[in-house]
Amino acid sequence: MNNSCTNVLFGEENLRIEDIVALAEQRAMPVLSSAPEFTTRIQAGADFLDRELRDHGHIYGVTTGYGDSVSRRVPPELVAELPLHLSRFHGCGLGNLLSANQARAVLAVRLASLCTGYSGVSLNLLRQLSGLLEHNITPLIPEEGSVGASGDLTPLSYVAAALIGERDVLYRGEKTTAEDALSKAGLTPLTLRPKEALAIMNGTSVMTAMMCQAFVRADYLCRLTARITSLASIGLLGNPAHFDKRLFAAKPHPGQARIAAFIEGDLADLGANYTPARLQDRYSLRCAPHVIGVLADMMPTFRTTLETELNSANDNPLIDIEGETILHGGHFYGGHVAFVADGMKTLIANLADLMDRQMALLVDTKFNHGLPSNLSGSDADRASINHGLKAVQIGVSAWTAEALKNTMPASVFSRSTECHNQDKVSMGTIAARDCLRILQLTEQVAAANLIAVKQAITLRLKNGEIRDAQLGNDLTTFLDALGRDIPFIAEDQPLEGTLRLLVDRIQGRHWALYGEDIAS
Ligand SMILES: N[C@@H](Cc1ccc(O)cc1)C(=O)O
Repeated sequence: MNNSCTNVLFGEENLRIEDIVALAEQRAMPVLSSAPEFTTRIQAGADFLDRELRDHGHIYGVTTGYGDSVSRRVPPELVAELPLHLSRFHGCGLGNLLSANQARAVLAVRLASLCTGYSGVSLNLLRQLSGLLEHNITPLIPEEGSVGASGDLTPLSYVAAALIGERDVLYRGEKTTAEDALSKAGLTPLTLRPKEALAIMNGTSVMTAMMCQAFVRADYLCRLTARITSLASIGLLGNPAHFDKRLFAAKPHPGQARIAAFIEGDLADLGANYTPARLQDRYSLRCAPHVIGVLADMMPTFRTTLETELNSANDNPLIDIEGETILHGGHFYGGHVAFVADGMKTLIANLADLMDRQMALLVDTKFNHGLPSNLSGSDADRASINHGLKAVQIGVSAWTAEALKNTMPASVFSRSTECHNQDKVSMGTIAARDCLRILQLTEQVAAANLIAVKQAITLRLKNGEIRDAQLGNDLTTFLDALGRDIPFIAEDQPLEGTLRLLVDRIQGRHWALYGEDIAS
C-alpha cells in the first residue's frame, strides 16, 4: 500500500474507485475544484433553484412533502424548515455503526455526486462536506435501514446531521457531538437551503462507498487466492501442467488466462525432474483458474459500473442548468450497485469454497500424499497428542459455510414501502453489507490457508521432497515474508493471534502480488 498523501480533485475529472479508497484510508485529501467553470456551474444550479421557487413556487421536495406525501403542499413560510425535518425524521438507523473508514468513503462518494452540478446545492454545502473529510470529522452512521432506492436516505441523514451540527461524530478518534467537533475544527454548522437535505440523502452513496472498498479487497483476494493455489499445488505435489498457457489459449477468457499465467509463473522453477503425485489433480487445484478467473473476468465490468455510479448525479429531482428545467426521475435507485454486490459476493464466496477444499486436501492424510495428519510438525514420539491445524480447518469450514449462506441475492427481495410510492427498491445496501461480510469471512479462510500452505511447504523442504531452488524467486520472497508472521507448528498452540495478524495483512494489501491489479 502506498502511504504518501495525495490530493483528490472534486469537480473536474471523473473519480476512480482508488480515489475513494485513498480518501477513506486517509492517504489523500479532498480538494474542491477552483476552476471557474465548476464554481459557476454550482452557483448557477443554486440560483436557478431560487428563481424557480420565487417565480413558480412549486418544486417537488421543496414546496411539497416527500415521496408519497408529494401531493401535500408546503406553504412558503414553512419551506425553509422542510430540509431540517427530512434530516431529522430519517434519524432512525439501527445496527452496527459504519467504521470511520467507511464513513469517510460515504462522505467522499456523496461529494462526488453533488459535484456533478445536478443537485442545485450551494458551494457552501460542498465546502462543508469537503471540510468534514479535511478535518476528519466522521459521522457515526448506523448501517441498517436503507432499502437502497429512494437512495440511502436513512444512513445519509447522518451525513446531513453532521453538516448542520446535529447527532454524534468521531473527531480525532473520540466520539463527540457534531456541534462540538465543528466548533473545534473552526467550521460553522450549515443552514440547509431548500432541497439541500434531499440532495444529501436521496442517492446511492452508502452502497457505492461500501462497494468501492469491497472492490479493492476483492482485487487483492483474487490475486492472493492464485498465490495460495500455487503454494497448495506444491504442498500437495500437484501437477503444474494444469496451468499451461496452451490450455488457456484454447478457452480464452482473459481473466482466467491471467490467473493461470500467474500460477504457471509461480510453478515455473519446479523443473523437469519434478514428478507430480497424480496425472490429474482434484478440481480445487486443476480448476482453480476457472473459479478465480470468473471473478478476474468480471472485475472490469464491476469497475465500470461502480465508477459510472460514483460519478453520476444519483439524486432527485435533478436541476438541468443548461435547459433551466427541473427533471423529476428515479436516479436514487441503486440497481446497478446492488447487482455488482450480489454478483461479487457470489464470486468471493466461491474463492472461500475453493480454498476450503484446498485446505481439506492438505490436512487429510488420505489426500495429502505423505504429509502428516493435520500438518502437525511434531516429532514422531509426540504425534499422538498433537493435532496441528485440525481446529483451524474446522474454523475454515465454518467461515466458508457462513460466506456461502450469505450469497442469497438481496436485490430480489424488493419490498413495496412508503405507502407504495417506493414500491420497487434495490436493496443494494443490504447486498453491499453481505458482500463486505463475505469478504471478511473469505479473508479469514485465506489467512488459515496461508498457515496451511506455509506449513506444508516447510514440511516438504524438511523432508527433502522439494528443494529451495524449485520454489523460484517470487514464491521464496513470499514464503520468507510469511515466515516472519507464521510460526512453524511443531507443538500445538493457539493460533488466533496469527490468524488475526494475517487478516490484517490481507486487508492492508501487505504483500506485493504479481505486480498488477486485476482490474487496474
Ligand atoms: N426519494 C424520494 C424522496 C423521499 C425522501 C424521503 C422519504 O422519506 C421518502 C421519499 C423521491 O425522490 O421521490
